[in-house]
Amino acid sequence: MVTLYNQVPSVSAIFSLYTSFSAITMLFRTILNEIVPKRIREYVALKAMDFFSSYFQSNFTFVIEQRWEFVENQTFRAAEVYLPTRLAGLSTGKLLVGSSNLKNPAAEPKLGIPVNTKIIDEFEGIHLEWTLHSVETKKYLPEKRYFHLTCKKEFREKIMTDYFTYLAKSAEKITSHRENLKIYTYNQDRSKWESAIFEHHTTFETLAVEPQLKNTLIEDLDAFSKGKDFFKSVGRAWKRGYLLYGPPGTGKSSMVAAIANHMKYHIYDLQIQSVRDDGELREILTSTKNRSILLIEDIDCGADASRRRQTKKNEDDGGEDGAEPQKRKKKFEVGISLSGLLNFVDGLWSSCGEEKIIIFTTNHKEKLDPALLRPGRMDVHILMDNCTPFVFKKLVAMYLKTDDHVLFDPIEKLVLEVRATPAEVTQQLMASKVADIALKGLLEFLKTKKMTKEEDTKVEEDGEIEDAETKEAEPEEKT
Ligand SMILES: Nc1ncnc2c1ncn2[C@@H]1O[C@H](COP(=O)(O)OP(=O)(O)OP(=O)(O)O)[C@@H](O)[C@H]1O
Ligand SMILES: [Mg+2]
Repeated sequence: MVTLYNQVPSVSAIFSLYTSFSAITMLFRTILNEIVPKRIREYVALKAMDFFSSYFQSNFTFVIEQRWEFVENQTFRAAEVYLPTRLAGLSTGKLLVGSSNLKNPAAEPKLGIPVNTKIIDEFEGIHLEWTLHSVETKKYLPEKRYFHLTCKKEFREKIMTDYFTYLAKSAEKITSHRENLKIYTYNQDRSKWESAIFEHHTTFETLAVEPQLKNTLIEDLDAFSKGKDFFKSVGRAWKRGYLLYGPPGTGKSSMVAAIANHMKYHIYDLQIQSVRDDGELREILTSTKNRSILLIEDIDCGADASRRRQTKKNEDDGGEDGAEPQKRKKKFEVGISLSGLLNFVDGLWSSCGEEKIIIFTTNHKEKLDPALLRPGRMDVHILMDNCTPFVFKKLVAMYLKTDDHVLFDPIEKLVLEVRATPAEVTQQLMASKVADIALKGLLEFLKTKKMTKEEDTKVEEDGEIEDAETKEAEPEEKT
């Protein structure tokens, strides 16, 4: 038989055990401090801390400071722009509101990011928490601000690659939407683009075009703006080229304004005829910003210039006119070459920058060099044509706020017969706000146009008959 006694240690025994343990620990620490250098001890301590904190914590925190390598940290800037759009996800019930617009105090105030307040965001199902921190620095120095972005540890890579790209992109979009749209023209003397605020109010709503054309174009533009990955995957530069062609006054320039307003892109309006040479063209084009439209109006005139240049070059090379070498050089330097232009449209240096739209307009597509029209060069060719019945009705609805009138039928017939342009129609509709007066005026205008056309045709026909008669008579005179 075994008897068990529950022995409780005495207080003095516990105390002596503690004393010996403390003595051993101190001895061990002293030996460790003697043997292991301070730096290595600190390193091991840090690693151990890291290991334990990452072992027990499931979250990962990115620290985004305001400055990076002595300049403003663009990721911080992007967060500052983007996060106010996520303030609905605030975990507390406060918002920072303010305005610094001295010129227009009535302008809508902006939302700011409150310090030490969690802002919740979600990216592809991943929960994210942002917090802005601020620490006071030395006197006279601005406070130090930084963001903490916390996510579950397993999403660290995804956030690093995809979310930060998304953040930068979103901020860029927000900024460009907030900014006034600008139109740039190139100042050759100062060799730089100069901007003015672009306030053309034409949108796809106010542009009278056939619905099918409008919808297809909007779809195309939207697909383009979302198409970064697609363009990359097929190995193409993220660019889109449009050729707008048609008679004067059919809305080509208005269409460019509608595209700019839809995309919120700035416009770079280039007078190609005045560009001195290919080198200058290259310089001009590489200095345009992303998310912009490069507009070259009346490209047929540019093509003429380039043909003239080519002719001059041939003359100079062949020495037909016997020009002196210096003069020859000067002539050679005038204008850009067709190959320079084509290089820009789809050559290697066209691929610098991204999300750029190129628009050419012309009244004479047939005059363009076939090389410019080759498939793939300009992605979309759009005919802006004379008024159709739909376009006429749309213009009347916009200008006179009416969708029915007894004069609609005769006007529609005449519009088609005389091939009136939308510009001609709008000019007449602007004459009065009263539908009866404006439409009568338009009808009269169309009738006059018809008569003038008939007279012109008659004169032309008479001229042709006369020419034919003269030709018939000429051989008789000679013989
Ligand atoms: N499709 C349209 N919808 C609404 N307005 C139009 C349309 N087409 C022309 N207009 C009106 O006619 C004016 C002239 O049009 P716009 O300058 O766009 O023509 P264009 O085709 O560029 O002419 P050009 O070939 O001479 O440059 C515009 O300011 C606008 O008021
Ligand atoms: Mg125009």
